[in-house]
Amino acid sequence: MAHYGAKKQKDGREFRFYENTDDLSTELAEYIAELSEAAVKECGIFTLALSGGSLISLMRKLCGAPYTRTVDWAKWHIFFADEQAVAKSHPDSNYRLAKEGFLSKVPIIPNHLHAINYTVSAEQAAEDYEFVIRQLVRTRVVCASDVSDCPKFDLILLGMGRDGHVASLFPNHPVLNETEAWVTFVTNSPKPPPERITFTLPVINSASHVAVIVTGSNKAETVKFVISGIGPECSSLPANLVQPINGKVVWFLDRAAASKLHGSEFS
Ligand SMILES: O=C1O[C@H](COP(=O)(O)O)[C@@H](O)[C@H](O)[C@H]1O
Repeated sequence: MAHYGAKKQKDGREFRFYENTDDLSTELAEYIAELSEAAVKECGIFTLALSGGSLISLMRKLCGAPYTRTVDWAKWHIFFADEQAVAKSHPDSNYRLAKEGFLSKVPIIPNHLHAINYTVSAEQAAEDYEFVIRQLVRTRVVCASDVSDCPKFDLILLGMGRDGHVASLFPNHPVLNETEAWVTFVTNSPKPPPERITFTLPVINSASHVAVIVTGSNKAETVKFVISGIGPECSSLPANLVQPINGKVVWFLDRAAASKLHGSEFS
């Protein structure tokens, strides 16, 4: 184990601490590969939803040995937990980021790559993406949750913004209260670009596994709020609302992101 510590809270959240992003990347690759192997063994398919941002470069170790050879890539189905309403070639596109940093380096079957349609409005794109996922649940490519009316992805990978946002769910935004839709949209994101498409909290919290990957000292304060539960409006921070109903959540933190923790934050 490359981590220098791990803690579990009473609410089931597990936190793993890494000396640096290199160690974190190594363990993240192993974590994803293990979940993929277990899902393929159990169901013949591995469904993975990606976010954008720093996460993609932290997945780099998955593109090298031994995983290029040991992972059953043909069984993977890739989804996006959020996307910006921009062209696929735009620098802000999560698809572009994922394609350049990960998807172009591993042999995912092209029609297993379920991208969000960027050629329509954010509202239409959210509706279309939900339709795609509903079809895949109907055809049993994606499992259905047994505890909610939601899909059950094998793994959803999230980053966390400095403001505590995950996917494109921002603090105090009304979409945090969405209970019906699986995929929704925002047109006023506080972080550019303003128009985005995002999984809703019920979908995130219906996954079998969720990993939240956070690095860098600029997020240390927010990490402290999230873990301690103490701080301004911290219980309503989107990152704090990631609490899978029947799944497991693991936080991967490098030393810089964990630098404001003292240990007493863990209940
Ligand atoms: O806006 C977004 O930000 C989060 C966090 O990005 P990071 O670069 O600070 O790790 C990202 O997970 C999300 O997909 C993206 O839309």
